[in-house]
Amino acid sequence: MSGDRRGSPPVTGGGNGVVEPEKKPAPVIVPSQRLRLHANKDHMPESYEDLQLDFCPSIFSSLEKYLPPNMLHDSREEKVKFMRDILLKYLPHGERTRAQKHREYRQKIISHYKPLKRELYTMHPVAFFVPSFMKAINDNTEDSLRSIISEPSPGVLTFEMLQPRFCELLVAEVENFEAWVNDTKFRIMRPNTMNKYGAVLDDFGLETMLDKLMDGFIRPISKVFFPDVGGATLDSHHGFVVEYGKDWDVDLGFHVDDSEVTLNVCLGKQFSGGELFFRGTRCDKHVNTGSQAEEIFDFSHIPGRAVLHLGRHRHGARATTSGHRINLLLWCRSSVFREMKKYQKDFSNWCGECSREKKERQRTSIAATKSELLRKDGESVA
Ligand SMILES: O=C(O)CCC(=O)C(=O)O
Ligand SMILES: [Fe+2]
Repeated sequence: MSGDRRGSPPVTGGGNGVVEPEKKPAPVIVPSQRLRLHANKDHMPESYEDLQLDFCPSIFSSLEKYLPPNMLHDSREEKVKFMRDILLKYLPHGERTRAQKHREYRQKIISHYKPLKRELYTMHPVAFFVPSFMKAINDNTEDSLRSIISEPSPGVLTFEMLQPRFCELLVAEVENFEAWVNDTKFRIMRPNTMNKYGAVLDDFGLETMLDKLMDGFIRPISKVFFPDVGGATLDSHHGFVVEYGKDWDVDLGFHVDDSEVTLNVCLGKQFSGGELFFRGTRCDKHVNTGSQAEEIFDFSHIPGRAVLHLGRHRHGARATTSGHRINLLLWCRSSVFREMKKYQKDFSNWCGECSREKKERQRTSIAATKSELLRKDGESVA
């Protein structure tokens, strides 16, 4: 089992401000400007969505209301610099270094790599998605979503999503990126430790587009179908493609994703094999327990068709026996859910094994009560 964090965006917020002790005492810098204790309620924050930032853009919009009044109308760059310095203080030292290194890595790629299909880098819903998907999202009701989604096994949702043209463009972009990597001998980070091939889309400029995909299209579905695992509060993502075939990775072992909700869409090309196999949803404690017959399910990929499942839904991919399979993955995360999870022990509303244990406890307790009543009955008759 592996729950990869590699390539994930830095942990945002929630830190206690404790920094590892340094050898020499650092000079005490008294900031000349401080955040306000109360929000500037009338201030309309700017959008930071189009900037390459190392924290989620919505955090900057939220924090902006707390800026010192004389900074509220400064340039976005000034405000980002001020807020970023504050946010960085809340990251543990190791995490801060990692985040900084990753930012430099991305910057290096973005300043040298020339995109091939520029239309992919901004969200164009009508060009990207099939009409049935667009309609269900625009209607924005539970019924409209249910009308396009099927659930062949509990917790595995599938629906038609991507236009064939979008799939072709994304495959072409990924191939162009990989050709650049080969030509320049640039050492890239793979999507996670399970893959030798594939590429992180967020690392070469597609982060903003994928954020919009999560915010506008995946969160509304997850809110309805996965409310117990932070489906309504997805706020960061890890977006990548995986590649399978004779000359790429062949299969993918049994694992859980480092996500609350995973979107997996096949982009093509021609292939056989590569089915996803599912084995039930489990919390950390029960991740290695056995599966029940009703949890066993295989899904065959079809280009353009999405699969949406919990990151904790145990799964793997069978060997792609011929051809070349490329899939788009979006691991969507909820910082709120992750924080709340720390204070919980019982996950019976989504972990198959917690749920089985709870039912077993209830059954034992009912049986004990019954036998106690029977015993009392027997005593009173005697
Ligand atoms: O190959 C697939 O379709 C599954 C990929 C996957 O599960 C992952 O990358 O987390
Ligand atoms: Fe996975």
